[in-house]
Amino acid sequence: MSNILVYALHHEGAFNKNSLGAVAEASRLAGELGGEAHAVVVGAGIADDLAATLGSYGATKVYKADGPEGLSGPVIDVMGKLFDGGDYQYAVFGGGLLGFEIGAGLAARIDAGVTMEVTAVNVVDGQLAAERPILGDSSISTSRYKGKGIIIARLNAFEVKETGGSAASVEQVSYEASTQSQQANIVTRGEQRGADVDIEGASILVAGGRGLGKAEGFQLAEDLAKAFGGNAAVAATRAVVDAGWYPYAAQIGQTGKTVAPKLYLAAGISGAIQHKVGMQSSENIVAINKDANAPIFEFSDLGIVGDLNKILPKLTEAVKARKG
Ligand SMILES: Cc1cc2nc3c(=O)[nH]c(=O)nc-3n(C[C@H](O)[C@H](O)[C@H](O)COP(=O)(O)OP(=O)(O)OC[C@H]3O[C@@H](n4cnc5c(N)ncnc54)[C@H](O)[C@@H]3O)c2cc1C
Repeated sequence: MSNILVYALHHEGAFNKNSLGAVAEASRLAGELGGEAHAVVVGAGIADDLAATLGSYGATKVYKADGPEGLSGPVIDVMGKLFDGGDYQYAVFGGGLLGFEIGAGLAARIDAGVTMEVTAVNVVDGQLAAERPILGDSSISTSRYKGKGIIIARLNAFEVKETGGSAASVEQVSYEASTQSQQANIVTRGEQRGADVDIEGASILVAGGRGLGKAEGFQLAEDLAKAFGGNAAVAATRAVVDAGWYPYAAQIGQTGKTVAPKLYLAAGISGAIQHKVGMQSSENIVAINKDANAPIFEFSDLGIVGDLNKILPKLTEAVKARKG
């Protein structure tokens, strides 16, 4: 019962980074519990070689099941069946919407406790204890489980760590699709603008908020990032991604990504606590805001009070001139 089951999302020959973090964390925790981490992969025609690479992140066994990729129902069916076998007490997910859906569905299926938005997990008295920030990240709540426990991380909360483990053994698993899991189909998979940009790896981020006024306003941020060159990228607040001005992949904050670039330039961002938690570790924070009382100035290294529509183009020109 000290083994942990972990879900790994896969798309076009690669595992999702968030899932690799979950596999590494499950492996660390299972090791402390005296067990092993076993991964579950559901998709169409997944190669055994690819599944076995999860061994590098600490999974000793990978259960492979055929099914539509990206839907929660089939994964719940597979993981539910594995739990019924009695070898598992815990399941770990890397976060993201699919992780939340599967984790919640699986909790209902196997009658387990569930904790979402987890940022750290510890082994206490031979049991897992999951920590989750609450009250706008000002406090931590710790969950322990009377029986089975499902732990769903905050997006990218678990570090992707290669353990140097050997290839995992791969086992094909069959399952009976439940009625509810046959209700949904993936019709198309959308690509988001900027989804391929490595926000977490960027050394300069030009972040835009509602102060950019509209989706087209992001052109100002993109122009500046382009002028910086290198691996500079554009990031965004939740307010603007919710408004459809920029892709979710670029969202920084409590429900988005956590970043720590050399320079974080915040344009038209008020500095809400939920945004701050995702970028406060940046080496240098520069904020442009027309409101001198905006909270972002309280944690900026340099604050510029003024209209970003005038300042950003000038800054872009200055960076271009400096770079020659
Ligand atoms: C549970 C929960 C989770 C959340 N998670 C996140 C998260 O992950 N990330 C996140 O970002 N938010 C998150 N939020 C939302 C957060 O509380 C704020 O609403 C959001 O960050 C505000 O975004 P903003 O700064 O773009 O907009 P606003 O707060 O509206 O700020 C816009 C700023 O632009 C300035 N401005 C306007 N025009 C100009 C101009 N011409 N020139 C210069 N400045 C100008 C204004 O003075 C203002 O300060 C979350 C909220 C909740 C409740």
